[in-house]
Amino acid sequence: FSPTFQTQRRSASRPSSSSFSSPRTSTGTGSALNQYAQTMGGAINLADEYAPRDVYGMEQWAQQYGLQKADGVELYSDDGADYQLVAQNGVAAGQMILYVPSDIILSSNGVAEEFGGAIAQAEQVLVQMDQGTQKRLPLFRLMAKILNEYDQGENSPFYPWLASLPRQYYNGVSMTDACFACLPPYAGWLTSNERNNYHFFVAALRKGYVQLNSVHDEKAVMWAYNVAFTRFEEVWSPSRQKLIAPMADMINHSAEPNCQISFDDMGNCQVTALYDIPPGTPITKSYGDPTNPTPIFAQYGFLPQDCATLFCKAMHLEPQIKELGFDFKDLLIQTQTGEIAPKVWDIFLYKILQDNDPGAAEQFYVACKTNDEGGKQQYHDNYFQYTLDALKTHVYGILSDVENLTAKAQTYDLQTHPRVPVIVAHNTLVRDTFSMTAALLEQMG
Ligand SMILES: C[S@@+](CC[C@H](N)C(=O)[O-])C[C@H]1O[C@@H](n2cnc3c(N)ncnc32)[C@H](O)[C@@H]1O
Repeated sequence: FSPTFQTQRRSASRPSSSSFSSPRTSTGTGSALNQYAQTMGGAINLADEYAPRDVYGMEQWAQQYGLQKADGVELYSDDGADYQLVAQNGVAAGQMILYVPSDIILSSNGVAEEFGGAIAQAEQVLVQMDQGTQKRLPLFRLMAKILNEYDQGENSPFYPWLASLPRQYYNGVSMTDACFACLPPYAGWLTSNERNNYHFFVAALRKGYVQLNSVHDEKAVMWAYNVAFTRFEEVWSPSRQKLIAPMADMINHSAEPNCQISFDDMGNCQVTALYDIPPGTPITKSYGDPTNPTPIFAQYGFLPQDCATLFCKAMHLEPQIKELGFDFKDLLIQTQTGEIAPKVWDIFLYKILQDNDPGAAEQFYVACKTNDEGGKQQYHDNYFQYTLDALKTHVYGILSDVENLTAKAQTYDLQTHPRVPVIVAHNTLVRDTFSMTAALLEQMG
């Protein structure tokens, strides 16, 4: 990033202040929001994925309801497609960067209250279809709410926010089957889980308990899901819920975030600086585990540039990973060096022992569970060549897969497959990392 951003404002998409018939300076009420909606014109056109986003209209709208910003905090875009918040003047540690009043915040608890029995019935159907969706009900509620506001078009009190949102998404859910076929196993697994989840949500909404006019409009339904899925905050107290705070939802990701987002007892959102933020710096939060870019890629549709590690992609060893009680975040490869985490060696060895010497597998299992590093090491020493060979086979297999997948992706037309560049970038990171790993393994024997 350059030290200071040239703030780009697109005047064509920026409403004049006269669009506001009666500016409000205090926090608004629900009815005030509805009143405001009458002043806006036009509905969201999802057919044009590259339609300009009216982010400055959204900012002015939010300010009418009491949005506050630290001096110099501005929306910035260098391509007119992706926007982010930047602290042009810097912000001191602990200082408030943004304050978003609860009146313009969407919350999953608020949706449950607003839609009452209708959403409760839809949720019951959803969970009957798939128990796993129980933990995803807050996201389901936000999706229903966004679709409901979309239905109302210019009459939605949230219209200015809707008009500020991207129409185009690049994440796993929005990928076509052709894109999906170009993903390596772990990204494909994450994506297909998410796609299944999305289809359950759609099926439950189509039961018709919640009155949603556009529920059969594929574009609108997927857009509502993606808006919810890429813009929510989660809170756990007093109860777990998901919220979307307009303007705070413009904060981009970094593995080293500089702000903290919290909600007070009244549901207002506060964004504060975690440390001194120098002038011209993007305001950032972390979207997920900084050790593993693939889940962020699958959920948000971009490849974080600052990830130091990658998941080892041994999806075929999922049973061993589970048995040994390891987490995917333990099973990493360094993107700078190709170095493999010790637990990756453990799962490969465990599988070899299970296939060839069940008694030894049992003892190795105990050594892992009791953190008996000496005991584990003995097995690693005895079976080193076998583990090394198994790792080489895996690494060369992934390298060959990503090469083929990338070659396939590159045959697609970018106009009809706009997600190809991010898929190729992801596969290239995997290839570069695994190539270094292959070289390290070759040096070992
Ligand atoms: C919560 S929104 C943030 C605001 C968003 N940039 C916008 O223009 O509306 C999340 C989306 O921002 C984009 N994004 C966030 N952090 C990014 C980053 N570090 N690099 C590239 N894109 C990023 C991705 O498209 C992601 O799905």
